[in-house]
Amino acid sequence: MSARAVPVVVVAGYLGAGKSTLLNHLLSGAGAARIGVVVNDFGAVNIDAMLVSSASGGGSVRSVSLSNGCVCCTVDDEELEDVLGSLAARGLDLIVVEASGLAEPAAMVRRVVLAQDPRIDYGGLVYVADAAHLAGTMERHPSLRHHLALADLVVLNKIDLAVDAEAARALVREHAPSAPVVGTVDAVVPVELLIDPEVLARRAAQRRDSPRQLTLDEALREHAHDHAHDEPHRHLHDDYAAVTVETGRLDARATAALLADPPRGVFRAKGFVTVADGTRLEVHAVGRHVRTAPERRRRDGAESVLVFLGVEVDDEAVHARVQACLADPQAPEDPQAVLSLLRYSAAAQSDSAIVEN
Ligand SMILES: Nc1nc2c(ncn2[C@@H]2O[C@H](COP(=O)(O)OP(=O)(O)OP(=O)(O)O)[C@@H](O)[C@H]2O)c(=O)[nH]1
Repeated sequence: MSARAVPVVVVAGYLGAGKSTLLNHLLSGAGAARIGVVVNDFGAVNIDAMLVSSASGGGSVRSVSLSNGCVCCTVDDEELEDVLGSLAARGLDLIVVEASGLAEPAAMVRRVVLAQDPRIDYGGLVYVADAAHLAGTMERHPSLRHHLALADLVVLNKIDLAVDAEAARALVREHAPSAPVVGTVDAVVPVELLIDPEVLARRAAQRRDSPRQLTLDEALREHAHDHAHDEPHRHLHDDYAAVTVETGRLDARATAALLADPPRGVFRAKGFVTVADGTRLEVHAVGRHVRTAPERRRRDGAESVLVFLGVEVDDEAVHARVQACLADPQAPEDPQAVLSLLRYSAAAQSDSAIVEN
C-alpha cells in the first residue's frame, strides 16, 4: 500500500451538478486537513478556480488551475503527474482533481491510476449527479451511463430540488449497482470518506498545539460552528459508517476477491492482513481498485485488521464477508495464493503499465 502517498480523488459530473459545491464543502469541512485542488475549466476565465479559492481562504489549500482547456484532452500525462507530484510534495492529506463538466472521467481516472509517482495514489472517482435533472440529462446524453458505471462513490446531490429522489436513486443504482450512493444537499458528504479520520484528528491536534491568531476565514467558520449546536448539525452524517474487523490469518485469494468486490456501501477499505503462508501485507482499496504492499512496521495485536468506510454499510454483512475469508489451517499450503494479493502491489502495477504501453 502507498499509505504515505496522497490520495488523488477525481470529481466528475455533468454541468451544474455540484462539483464546485462539493469542493467547497471539502475545503471548509475538513478542518485543519491540508487539501490540494486541481481545477480546470473551458474558456479563459477560470471561474471554478475563483469559486474554490474564495471558499478556502487560502489557509491550508494549494490550488493549481489548468485553464488551457479540458484536463482530460489537452494536458498530457506527464504534465498532470508533475502537477500532482509537486502538490503531494507539500505534505497534503488529499488532492482533488475537478474534471470539467464536459470531461471524460475514464481518461482522468486512467491517468491517475497509472501515474508512477509514489507520492500519489488513486483516491477514487466521485461522481456528482443532479437528483433533480438526472433522468432528463441521461436521456439527452446516454454516454453519462458509462460515467456513472465508473464511479467509486456517487454523490446524489440537490435532493432538495428533486421531485422524486427515490427514482433518481434507483436510476443511479441501475447504472452503478455496486457504488455507494450518498444523497446530499449542497454536496455535503462525510469528509471522513475521503480523508482518514486519524489524519483529521491529527491535524486538529496539531492546530490546537500551535496557538496562533485565526485567519478571518477560520474565525467565521468557528463562529458558524458555535451557532450550529442548537440546530441539526449539517456535518453529522447518519449514513457514514466505519466498520473495523479484527481477525486471524486470511486466505489470500478470498481476501483479494473481497477487496476487489467490497460489501455494499463500502467506498474505501484499508488494513493489515496476514495470509495463510504468514506473509504480512498492508492493503488498501478504493471502490474496486486494490493496492497492496509489504507491511512496513511489525504490529502487535490481531493478525489481520480491516477497516471498511462507506455509507449505509451493513456491519454484520461486512463481518460475515471477512470471516468467510479466514484461512483454513487444515488446507494444503498453496504457494501461489499470495500472488492474488501481490499482483496489486505498486511494483506489479507498474510492470503491467509498462506492458500496456
Ligand atoms: N438547491 C440546491 N442548489 C445546489 C445544490 N448544490 C449545488 N447547488 C447550486 O447549483 C449550482 C451549480 O453548482 P456547481 O457546484 O457550480 O456545479 P458544477 O458541477 O461545479 O458546475 P460546472 O462547473 O458548470 O460543471 C450553483 O448555483 C450551486 O449553488 C443543492 O444541493 N441544492
